[in-house]
Amino acid sequence: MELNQSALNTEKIETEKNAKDIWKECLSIIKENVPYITYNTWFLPIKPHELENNTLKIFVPNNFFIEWIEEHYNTLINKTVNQVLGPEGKLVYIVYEENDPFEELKQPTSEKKPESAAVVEEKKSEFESFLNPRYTFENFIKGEGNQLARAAALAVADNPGQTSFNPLFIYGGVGLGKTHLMHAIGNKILEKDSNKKVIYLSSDAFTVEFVEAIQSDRVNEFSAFYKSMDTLIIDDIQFLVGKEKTLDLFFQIFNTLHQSGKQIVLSSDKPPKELKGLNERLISRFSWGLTADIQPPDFETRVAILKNKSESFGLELSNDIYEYIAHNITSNIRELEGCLIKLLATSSLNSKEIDFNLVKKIVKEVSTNKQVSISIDYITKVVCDYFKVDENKVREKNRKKEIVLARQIAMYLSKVLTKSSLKTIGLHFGGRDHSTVIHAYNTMELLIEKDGNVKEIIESLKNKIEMSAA
Ligand SMILES: Nc1ncnc2c1ncn2[C@@H]1O[C@H](COP(=O)(O)OP(=O)(O)OP(=O)(O)O)[C@@H](O)[C@H]1O
Repeated sequence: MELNQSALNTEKIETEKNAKDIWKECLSIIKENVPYITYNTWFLPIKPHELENNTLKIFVPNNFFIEWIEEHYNTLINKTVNQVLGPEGKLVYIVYEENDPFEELKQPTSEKKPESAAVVEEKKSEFESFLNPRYTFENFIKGEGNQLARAAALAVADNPGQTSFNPLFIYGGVGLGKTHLMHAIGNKILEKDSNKKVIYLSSDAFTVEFVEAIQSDRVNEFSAFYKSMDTLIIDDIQFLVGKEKTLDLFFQIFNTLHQSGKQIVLSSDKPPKELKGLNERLISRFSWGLTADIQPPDFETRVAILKNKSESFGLELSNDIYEYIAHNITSNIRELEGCLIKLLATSSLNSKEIDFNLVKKIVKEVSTNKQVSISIDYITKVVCDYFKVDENKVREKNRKKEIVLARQIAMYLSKVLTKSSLKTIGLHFGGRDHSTVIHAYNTMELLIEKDGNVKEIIESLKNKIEMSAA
């Protein structure tokens, strides 16, 4: 008797397992054939129950589901079941309410049945968040330019919907990390609670789906789907400007989510007030929470980002190279990353060492600031740093030996490395006249010829300065 019972149990587990696999196969076919929202709304909530001969029994949340699916997707469902189970294949719907497959999840942990882990696992993997796991807080480098946005993003990720940063509105220029931060928020929320409904999408994707929903008369479904989110993350909201219908619906979704304490995260290339064409009620709502900007990273942050990205690519470069790239690519982190990828690709494709010439060539190709010119101020800074003298002193009438030397070298290099006239150079050094500049130039030429040490110093300063120009 006992043996028979255990055989029965094993058989039951087998049919459940089969049912799961079969339904998974069906879902992958259905997913290919229906719009994303339809799939999420009507098919994902279905749970497989068991497989009996060629009959697959599935749980649906209520009768309305059965009616709706049969009315709209009867042919697809039948075709799919026949494809997976053969021509004899059949589908039987069972309504949840009578036989809740998540029953065990509602019980205290100690009473959970062993299958519950599998159910949780399944639930977790079902919902598509469109989050890129590559973008996390751990690999987002903190810098002065992103300090506030990063701190707010972390607070939101730790406590979605429960801080005053709702909505969190992040704005800033191209390639400065807005998208990265938004994904990091979503990833962290899910890391803490995988059952949360978090969705990331661009405003373009939102518009396209909305238009599709209008065309297929599914606007209510579309709206209900987004209103059911725990965290809604929409990137590049500026592209909604001028799309009145989409904005109206977005406004409703925003209100519902906000009123029910759900988190909203938005990004744009400008602050809400500058989104011309957006109506006042939306602008004011966007400003309800926190508006945080991201500024271009400073030199040190650029170097840190380069090092971090290199590490993730398994690439190790010298500090000089990192600094050279960071000097020349200043306003866009995507370009910094692009430069490393290109270096890696070129060196591995051509089996070439990553040397300074290759770096220079690639920086030139990648950088949008192709014409980085060397300024007299920059030359002065490099020379003064080298001699450890105050920059202001070389501009004053100071006749101390080391100041005079630094001034003359800076004037000489300004003449050699820039197209500035003698008069302009003189003006940069406390309004000295052109004959002083000529004198400095001639003196240095003589010294370079006579003294190997001076020649070496000048060469190294020249290299350093040239490194700042691609
Ligand atoms: N602080 C940072 N630390 C590490 N990587 C960063 C940082 N900021 C940006 N990045 C990287 O730079 C690239 C571009 O960033 P992202 O796509 O987030 O920019 P964006 O501001 O959304 O740009 P766009 O306005 O063009 O959409 C990404 O690969 C991202 O990982």
